Amino acid sequence: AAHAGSGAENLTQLEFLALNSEFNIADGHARQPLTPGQSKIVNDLPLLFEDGEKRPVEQLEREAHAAFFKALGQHRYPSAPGRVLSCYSSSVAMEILSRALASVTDSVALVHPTFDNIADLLRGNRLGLVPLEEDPLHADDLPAELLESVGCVFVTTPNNPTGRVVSAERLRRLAGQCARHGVILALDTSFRGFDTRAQYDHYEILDASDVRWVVIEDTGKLWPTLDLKVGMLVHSENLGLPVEKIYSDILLGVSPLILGMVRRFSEDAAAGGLTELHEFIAAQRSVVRAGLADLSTTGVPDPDSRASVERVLIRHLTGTEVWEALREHHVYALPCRAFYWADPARGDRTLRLALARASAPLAQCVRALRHVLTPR
Ligand SMILES: N=C(N)NC[C@@H](O)CC(=O)C(=O)O
Repeated sequence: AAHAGSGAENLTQLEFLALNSEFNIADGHARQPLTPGQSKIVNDLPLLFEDGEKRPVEQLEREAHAAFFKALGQHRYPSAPGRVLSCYSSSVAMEILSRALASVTDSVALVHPTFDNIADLLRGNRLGLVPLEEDPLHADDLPAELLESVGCVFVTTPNNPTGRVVSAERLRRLAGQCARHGVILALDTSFRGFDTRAQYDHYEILDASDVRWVVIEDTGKLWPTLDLKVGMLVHSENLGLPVEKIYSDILLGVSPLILGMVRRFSEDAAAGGLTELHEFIAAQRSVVRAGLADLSTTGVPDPDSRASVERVLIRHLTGTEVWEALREHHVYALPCRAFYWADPARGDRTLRLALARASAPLAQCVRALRHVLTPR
């Protein structure tokens, strides 16, 4: 079990326990206050609803995709019909991909660590997993024998919870290597909105190689829209997997109202909102780091991360012990055992804090964490 104390079997069940607490810094969903520009969009929801009633959904979908990819620098995304499948969430997109992969292969190389539901969705489709450690992944070409043994390489970039980003040059080489070995390259880019280093045009690079590729995009982590979001399954023309058939087994399409919201939030992001968000997250990150800096019992495992989550290294207690102690203060962070889906013990000494939260509750959580970490 991911976490003996609560009976939770995975990270999401731990996040569920936090959902109704004033001090929920467990899940990576966006729960920060709306900016003035975003509040205006929320005030316009009746108009967006009317738009959704009147206009063809394919127009709203095309506009939402165009605005989203433009805001994130993905100018060469495939805009032809059927190439970007809009889903209720990125996990729905992940389930579709997993089912499709299971029809052509029995094993996937998956970045390690990463959010455990990715591993669980792949395993739930009877796929065997080979852990792909971050250092070798980011350093150089992968071993040929690894690529000969799997049907897909799956990389979360920026990674969750470490924030590590695959660079343009590294993506170019990885796509070329996967193409040469006939291996599908899949990326989960759900956190890309937070890190400009993940906003080079991935689609330009993927299309320049003849690799078979899939990218899973997500609007759900970026904007505080009460989990009204779109996950996208984007795929290469030559993918050769039944993703559209499986998509149709699961859904007909997403709400035109949400597509209109995604367009408006994307336009706001492109008009300065994304820079504002980066500054906000950086400020929240510095509150966490400054609040713990003088404690010799803590450390910063991911100094270079810009994702909306921050890992804290704890030297004298396990993440589980800290999680339980914080719970006494009604504060819910996320112990990192289950991110290490192939070797949970490696997650024993870290705890993940969500940064996309209002400032006052986050500062209160840091105070509670200090209290728990300061030996009496
Ligand atoms: N389908 C699932 N399990 N959703 C939870 C996921 O969105 C949370 C997450 O990714 C994070 O907290 O980093």
